[in-house]
Order: sequence, then structure tokens, then C-alpha cells
Amino acid sequence: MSRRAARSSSVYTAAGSCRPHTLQTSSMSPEDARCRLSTWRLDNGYTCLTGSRPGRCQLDTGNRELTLSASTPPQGRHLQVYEITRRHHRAPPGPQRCPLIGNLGSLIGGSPLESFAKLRSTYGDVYGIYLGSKLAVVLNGYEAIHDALVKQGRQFAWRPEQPVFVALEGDVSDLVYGNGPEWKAKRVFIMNAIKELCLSRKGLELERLILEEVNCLTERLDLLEQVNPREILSLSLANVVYSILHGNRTEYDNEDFLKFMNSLNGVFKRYMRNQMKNNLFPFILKIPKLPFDLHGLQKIKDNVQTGKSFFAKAGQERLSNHEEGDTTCLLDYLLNNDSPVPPADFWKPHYDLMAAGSETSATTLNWLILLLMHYPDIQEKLHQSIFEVIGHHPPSISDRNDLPYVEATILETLRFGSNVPLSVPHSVTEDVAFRGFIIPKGTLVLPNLASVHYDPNNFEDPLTFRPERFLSADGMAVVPSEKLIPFSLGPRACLGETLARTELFMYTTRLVQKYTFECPDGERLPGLGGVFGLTHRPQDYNVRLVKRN
Ligand code: HEM
Repeated sequence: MSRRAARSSSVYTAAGSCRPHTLQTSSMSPEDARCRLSTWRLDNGYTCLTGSRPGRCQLDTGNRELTLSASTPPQGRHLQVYEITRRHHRAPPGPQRCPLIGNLGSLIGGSPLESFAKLRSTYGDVYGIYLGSKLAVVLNGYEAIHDALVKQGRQFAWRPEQPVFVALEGDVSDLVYGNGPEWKAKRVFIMNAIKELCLSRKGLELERLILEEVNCLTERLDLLEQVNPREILSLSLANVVYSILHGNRTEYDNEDFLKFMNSLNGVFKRYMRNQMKNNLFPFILKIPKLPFDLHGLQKIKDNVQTGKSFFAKAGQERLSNHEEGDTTCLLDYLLNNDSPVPPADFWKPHYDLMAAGSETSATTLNWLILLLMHYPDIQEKLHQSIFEVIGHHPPSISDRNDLPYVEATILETLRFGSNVPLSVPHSVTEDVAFRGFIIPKGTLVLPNLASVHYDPNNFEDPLTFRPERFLSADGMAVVPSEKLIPFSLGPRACLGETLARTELFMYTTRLVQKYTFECPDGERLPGLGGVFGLTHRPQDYNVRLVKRN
């Protein structure tokens, strides 16, 4: 309790939307008073909703304790102060917090990425916004993101506690959202397993596996004149992960596979909506049964159940045929003695990898096709560069060094599409001093990766698609940029980066070898504005596939 509070004469209890405060009146001089209750708003951010008569008062939040002092103390009255508009003390600056909705008003209307850019121009590289009642610190620009995720990587490596996960009572995938030593052990184990499986010759032979998958995709595409590529790409890329998990692919029209993929899409769609709702009304998750599944819990539980059932069926064969020491697929690794994942939890990494590894890579290819439709010169140059080196032969991973234009086009697509624009939310487990601010324990930290990719100081003319920016002057070598961070940075950086880069190379090369992508007759070329969700994807569009000879 502050010294001022100790001098106080009356005690008032305040009901807080987050936590209640005890308000204490003291005999402060009127000169100290800084805000007027008659306006019903106290100028350090508390809002007085009921109970007190107009007077002059001051709130002292010096040591995070609330002390109300008034020249005319609201004696004998119950004063309700809701912590709904105060900004955290010493937290990064940001717009005035509104009751209940926080700063959602600043984000609604127009593209969220543009809103974030506007806030950056007002408040700087590190600012705080309230998503409902929850403080989120947004990191913008390479330096701020690098300082947090790399220089202070240990402190920022935490994932935030999500109220909805608490409500799911442990039925939560823990590779992406886990924390602490258990998460670390699983991450290291799975990364090593994927590396051994995919990149050493003893395992799955990633090249063969991806080629088989691209061939299945092109067999499908060959039957079509035009297509909305979104779903078929998603199925195809999910199948690559499926093959790594099980050692063999599944059919696109396998009912369980389709059901699982649909449920994943449902999760992606609902995730953002639920996040917002739960931040706005955190108490609704505490109510076990709500009509119409208002907290969305039942739908999420159903999705998890679909994931579990899919795994139970798909993994059955491997589970019954496995012998200790087998290493033909990821499931074998999980079944071996040194696995940190207990059998009851096998579905979790399965779910995580399918979720994290399908939509992301598929969205990048979805951007690529749309961008090539917009830039036919680049499409022709890309095709030419491939044809000169490997002709009609299927690509192999070792061709990457000889195809710098392909690599540069992929890098530029990852930059332009920025398909995981706010990364996956991070958090801090303790109050962290960062660039002169204090980021309070439990704060949501959003690394705005897109802010790095669209910054003209990093990439000249950032809204133009130009693969050459990643090439040497003679066009013979790739010139990577440290400012390109689509897979994020630090201890939580994407676990599948190597796999994703390999997929993107093999798919891009094979698809451009086989087809010219054009806007279908009679349709308007779709715009390049993205749809913002868990990923940043292009709007749905149709592409005409013209087979090359
Ligand atoms: C173009 C494709 C991809 C992009 C752009 C991408 C991007 C990202 C990003 C930005 C993160 C968050 C990093 C952070 O929290 O700071 C992430 C996490 C993750 N990604 Fe990817 N990813 C891609 C493909 C893949 C693939 C193919 C897999 C595996 C099959 C994968 C598995 C994961 C996992 C498991 C995490 C969570 C890591 C952790 O929390 O420790 N990703 N990815």
C-alpha cells in the first residue's frame, strides 16, 4: 500500500472489470487534484462509472496501486472504478484505451496491416494497443523485432496463455503453443527427426516424396482448364506433411483427410474471431454452458476431436507395425523409446505439423501464381531460366544453386505475400525492460513481420513485385537479405523452414515448367490486396492453366 493510501480516511471498494481495486480517500490538497469526477473520466485512464458526486480528485498509480484522493471525499458512498481505460504504467505508448473494446476501434475498417502502419507512424516502432482488455505490444521494423526475439530471445520466447486453451483442459497442441522445458524438448526432438528423415539419405528422401506429390497435383490440374488454386494447393501441401508423418501419402478425396482439412480451415477462421471475443469478454469462458455455443468452445472441441479421430485412423497401421528402432517416418520416431511425447499425445504434433505446415506453404504458392498472372514478363523470364538449365526434366534439390531466378522469385513472393504477417503471438513471463519501456508479464507480443517487408528503407518500392532485388547485378547469384524474415527469428522461429523452402523450390519449378498462368477469359484480373486472418492470403481467384509443350 502506498504511503498516501496509509493516510487515507475512508476506504471504498471498486469493482473492476479485470480485478477489483480498493480505493482509499485521503486529505489531498485541491491543488493536487488532476481530474474532475464531473467529467466522469479520470485523466490517467480510469473511468468512474457510478456513485461519486462531482469533485476534484487524483489517482495515484505510482506503484501500481490505486489511491483516490479528493478535495471533497465522496464519503459514505460506494465508488465504482473500472480498470477499463487505464494504460499500463510505463508500457509502450499507444492510443487512448476505450472502455471494453480497448483499441479495437483503431483496427476496424480497412486493412489491419495499414492500421498497424499508421499506429507505427504515430507511436514509433514499439507501441501498445488494447485488444479488449488485453494489452498487446506490437513490434515493428527489423531492429525492434531482432532486439526482442533474438537479443532478448529467452524472455520473449513464451507463448501467451490463451483463455480458450485453459478451457480446453490440456487438449491443446503443444508444439506451437507449448512453453517451458517440455515444449523445448519436443521442438528439438521433432526438428532433429525431420532433419534426419528428410535431409539424410537414410530416410524418406524428401525430393522423391515432394516430386510424387507435385505429380499428383499436376495430374489433377491437367484435367482442368481453370481452377481456384487455394483448396487443391492446401491439400497437396498437407499431403507432403502427411507423408513425412506416416511414410506414405493419402488420396485427395479420402473422406477423413477432407474432413480433417475442413476442420482445420474452421479453426483458422474461428481463431481470430474467438480471440477477439474472448479478449473482449474474458468472463464468458468461465460460464460452462452458453446458448448457441456463444464462446465457440464446443466448435473448437469438435475440431480437436476431428483431429484426434483422423490421427487414430491414419496412424493405426504404423502404430501396429512399428518395431523399436524403426525410422521410416516421423511416427516411428515418436514411437521409439527416446521420444518426449507420450503415446496419448501423438495426435498433438500430428495436428500441429499438419496445421502449421500446410496452409502456410500453400498460401505462398497461391500468392506466387497470382503474382505471375500480374507480371507475365517475370513469368516468362522464370520459365526461360528453368528451361535453359533443366529443360523438361523434373527438378532436383541440387538444381537450386543453378536456378537463382527461381530462388529470387520465391524470396520476393515470401516478402510480398508476408503470409504470416504478425507471426504467432509471443509473450513474456516476467515484467521485461525493453527499449526504455516495461512490458508487463503476460502481455501479448505481436512481431509485425510485414512491417519489415513493406518498409521502403529495407526494400525499395516495396509494393512492386521485383525478384531482381534478391539477385546480384549479373543475375547469376542470389543475394539474400537479413531483412527478409517470413519465418520469424529467435528460439521460436519456424520449425519447418528448411522443409518449406524445399517444397517451394520444387513446386514452383515444376508448376512453371508445366503451365502458363493466365487470367481466365472474361474475368477481371484479381487485385493484389490480401485477406487478413491467421495467415495473409490473396483473395480467392480463378486461374487459367495453359499447358506448355
Ligand atoms: C512458407 C511457409 C511457412 C512460413 C512462412 C512459416 C512461418 C512461420 C512463422 C512466422 C512462425 C512463428 C514463429 C514465431 O513464433 O516467431 C512459424 C512457426 C512454426 N512453424 Fe512455420 N512457416 C511455414 C511452413 C512451415 C512448415 C512446412 C512447417 C512444418 C511442417 C512449419 C511448422 C511450424 C511450427 C511447428 C511452428 C511453431 C514453432 C514453435 O513455436 O516453436 N511451418 N512458422
